[in-house]
Amino acid sequence: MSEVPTIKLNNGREIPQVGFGLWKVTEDTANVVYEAIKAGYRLFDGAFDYGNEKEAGKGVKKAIDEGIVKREDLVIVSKLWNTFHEKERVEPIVRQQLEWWGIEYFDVFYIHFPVALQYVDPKDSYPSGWNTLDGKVVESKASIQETWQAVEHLVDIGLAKSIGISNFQGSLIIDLLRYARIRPALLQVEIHPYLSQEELVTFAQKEGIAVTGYSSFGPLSFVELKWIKAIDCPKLFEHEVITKLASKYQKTPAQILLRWATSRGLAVIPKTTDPKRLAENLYFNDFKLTGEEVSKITGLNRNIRFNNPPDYLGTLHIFA
Ligand SMILES: NC(=O)C1=CN([C@@H]2O[C@H](COP(=O)(O)OP(=O)(O)OC[C@H]3O[C@@H](n4cnc5c(N)ncnc54)[C@H](OP(=O)(O)O)[C@@H]3O)[C@@H](O)[C@H]2O)C=CC1
Ligand SMILES: O=C1CO[C@H](CO)[C@@H](O)[C@@H]1O
Repeated sequence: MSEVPTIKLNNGREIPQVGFGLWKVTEDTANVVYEAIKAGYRLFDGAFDYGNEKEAGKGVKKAIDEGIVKREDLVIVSKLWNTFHEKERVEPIVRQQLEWWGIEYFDVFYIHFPVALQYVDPKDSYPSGWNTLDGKVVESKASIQETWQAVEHLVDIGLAKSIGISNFQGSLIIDLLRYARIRPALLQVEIHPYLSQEELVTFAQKEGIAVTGYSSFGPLSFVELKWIKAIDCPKLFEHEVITKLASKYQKTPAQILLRWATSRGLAVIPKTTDPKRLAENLYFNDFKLTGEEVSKITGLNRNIRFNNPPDYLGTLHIFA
């Protein structure tokens, strides 16, 4: 099996270029994480909103107790949910999330969305999700500057090694860079051939911000959740451009999609609860797509964003 490559962050730290995504892992999470570690995964992409941090932590503990890995071998990633953007909310919820995981620090901690929602006590409503109060989205007044400064403080007090932003677009990042005392190490956004994000990726990489692409397989997650209206585009796994390359390189369509992303210098965090797919989604960097093939896949771009909260909330036009 080939090695999993790493990406160097702007603070000198390194993270694996391929990790495991924890969204929608709802059953048997401890075992899923434990098996993923045994399969070779070292980076886990979690979030308050995924509702499974405590269970994921049990899987990590089991692997550490059995001597399979040490804490320092792992890169545990989590995110600040929208209801904790006010500065006084950040540290307490991070301490709570760390306790769920059973760890002392996060390797990476992101602001999950540039959207501040009214606080909801996690004891009353866990996980709070998007519909914070009686099914309604209620915004809070915390600015991104206020939240970023509170997230920077997590680095100062040792609760996060690296900090990042997720679902932020260009102008918001430009603004954040004006006041950031600690520059974001990572940007996590939706990226697949139907949303290739060329300008955003080029901009972030030029600014020394590493980019992680999520939902590498396109609409799959959102179709699965029935969260999107039918969009007239073929499934990426069945797209001719992808299937032809899969035959050429004797890889699966999933591996072609992931390799396209890593060829662009992106990190990826595919999710699977199918044990047979664990290795498939981790060990795929042992072949090279030509520059022409990368461009051909990039050329499938249609600017279709599947994870677009206004589509399923009917409000909050945050990405427009
Ligand atoms: N920052 C943010 O706002 C967001 C972050 N994320 C992060 O990114 C991660 C990945 O994104 P996600 O949207 O989950 O989607 P992915 O693109 O990883 O797709 C997951 C879907 O693909 C299926 N799948 C996985 N591997 C294969 C394979 N080799 N062949 C065929 N089907 C496969 C899975 O099914 P099965 O499990 O049955 O294999 C599941 O239906 C999330 O888990 C989360 O950590 C995601 C969305 C938003
Ligand atoms: O990361 C995530 C995947 O997308 C979902 C829909 O916006 C979010 O709720 C979730 O937190």
